[in-house]
Amino acid sequence: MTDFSFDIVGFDLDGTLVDSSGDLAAAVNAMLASDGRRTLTVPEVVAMTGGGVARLVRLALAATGGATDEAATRLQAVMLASYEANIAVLTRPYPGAVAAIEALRARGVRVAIVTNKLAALSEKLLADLALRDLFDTVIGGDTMGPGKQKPDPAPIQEMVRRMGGGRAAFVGDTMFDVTAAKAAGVPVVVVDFGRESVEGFGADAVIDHFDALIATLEGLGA
Ligand SMILES: O=C(O)COP(=O)(O)O
Ligand SMILES: [Mg+2]
Repeated sequence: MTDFSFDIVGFDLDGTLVDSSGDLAAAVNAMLASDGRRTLTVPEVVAMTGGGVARLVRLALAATGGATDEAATRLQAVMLASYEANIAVLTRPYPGAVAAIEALRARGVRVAIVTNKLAALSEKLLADLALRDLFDTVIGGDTMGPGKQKPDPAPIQEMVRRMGGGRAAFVGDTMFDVTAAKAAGVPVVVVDFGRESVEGFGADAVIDHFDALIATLEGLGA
């Protein structure tokens, strides 16, 4: 037990801990260009992100001429190769994110990443940004097996199991995060960094800057 309101705090990665929108959009657009398709804007790609790479590729193809199974399989490989080669060019942590996580760790809180990004790419991104040591564990979209990514509660339940149990909270940015956390019985804070309205998500709290995270979690655990 910590003297903080939670023993375990999990974070989503894309759109929550880091702004990865520029590098994701570049990889999606490299994929689309390779197939002779029009490219997408960064906000268009952001709106397609959060449900894993297969969904992102399908939505990007559907928006640019159509998504057959054959094209999705072939072009997902192109997207992933491009993304892996340029995963940390533009991607940076959101303001205050590192300080907030260090403050949690200083209180003895165990801190995890639960993302729908593939585990190997998540590990690479965190290592390239020198953030990996902030986290006790990293659970990716392929860690729990097919179909067992957020909004399924399995990866959040796995986080609690790996951390040895305790009072857990989750911090995310999309409905996938809120649905998964609620199904796992874990209070959820949503970050609203001005990209879309999150009021309808049904989160326990909304913050617009990481400076508010500690006090918000204290309020939820009180
Ligand atoms: O891969 C995605 O779609 C987004 O990943 P996230 O779960 O870290 O937001
Ligand atoms: Mg996200």
